[in-house]
Amino acid sequence: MSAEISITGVGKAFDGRKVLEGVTADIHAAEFVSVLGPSGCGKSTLLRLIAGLIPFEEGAILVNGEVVTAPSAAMGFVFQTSNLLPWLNVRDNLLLGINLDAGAQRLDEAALAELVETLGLTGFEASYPHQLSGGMRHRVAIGQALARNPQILLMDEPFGALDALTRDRLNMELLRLWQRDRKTVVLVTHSISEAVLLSDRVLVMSERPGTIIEDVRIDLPRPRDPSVTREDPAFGDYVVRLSKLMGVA
Ligand SMILES: Nc1ncnc2c1ncn2[C@@H]1O[C@H](COP(=O)(O)OP(=O)(O)OP(=O)(O)O)[C@@H](O)[C@H]1O
Repeated sequence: MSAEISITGVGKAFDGRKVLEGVTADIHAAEFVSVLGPSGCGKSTLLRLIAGLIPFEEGAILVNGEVVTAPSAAMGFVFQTSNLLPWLNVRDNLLLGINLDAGAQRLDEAALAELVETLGLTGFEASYPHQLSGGMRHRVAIGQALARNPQILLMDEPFGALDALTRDRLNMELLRLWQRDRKTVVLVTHSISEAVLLSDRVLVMSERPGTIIEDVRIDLPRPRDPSVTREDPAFGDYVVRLSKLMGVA
């Protein structure tokens, strides 16, 4: 099977300082892959390179066989902090990306209502960001990326700033969405248990300059439910193994 995202020997430096070195990985269609690594090892940089938001100097990144040179509609990006516009309501924030891109496919009312329902935001279409909880704002941000129906979803610590309970709920929603639509997901996270819970594979990176030191396949049954999966002894084994690789156990 050919890789949907193919990363070969990628290096990146900022101001002469190497951030990434020799990063190589293949990510296949419909896979859920998480990236774990110490702070500052270049995880966000790697995601931005895949997204075509910044150029790479060494190696190559191909998406669907094409070298990445600029952002494309095939990829949706969810950032660390939700980037909602405060003066737009939920509905208009969800449609923002589509409205800004003349070439984007429009979303009809039925599809928009379905998206709002999927995100658990029914009844809040006319609310403004300051009227929403943190978790709801994150759901709108994920919805912004989903509205364009990208084949690939790149997520940079989307739940980092949330409390454990909200994070759990959003993880469940993300799992449900992924199980339904089978998009390719690349998720940068600091949470080892989140990575194990959600992923098919976890890529572990070294200290800066970051490179992939381990590619761990997570063979836990799906569909996964956080409360059930966390009770599986194999889940604990993966968490211990990854913690050791990360030097935190
Ligand atoms: N645009 C930029 N210009 C200069 N340096 C940058 C830029 N973007 C990132 N860096 C540097 O590259 C390194 C890696 O940053 P990056 O955000 O990719 O790491 P990270 O692994 O995602 O970190 P964290 O886990 O703390 O979010 C850091 O030292 C950062 O200061």
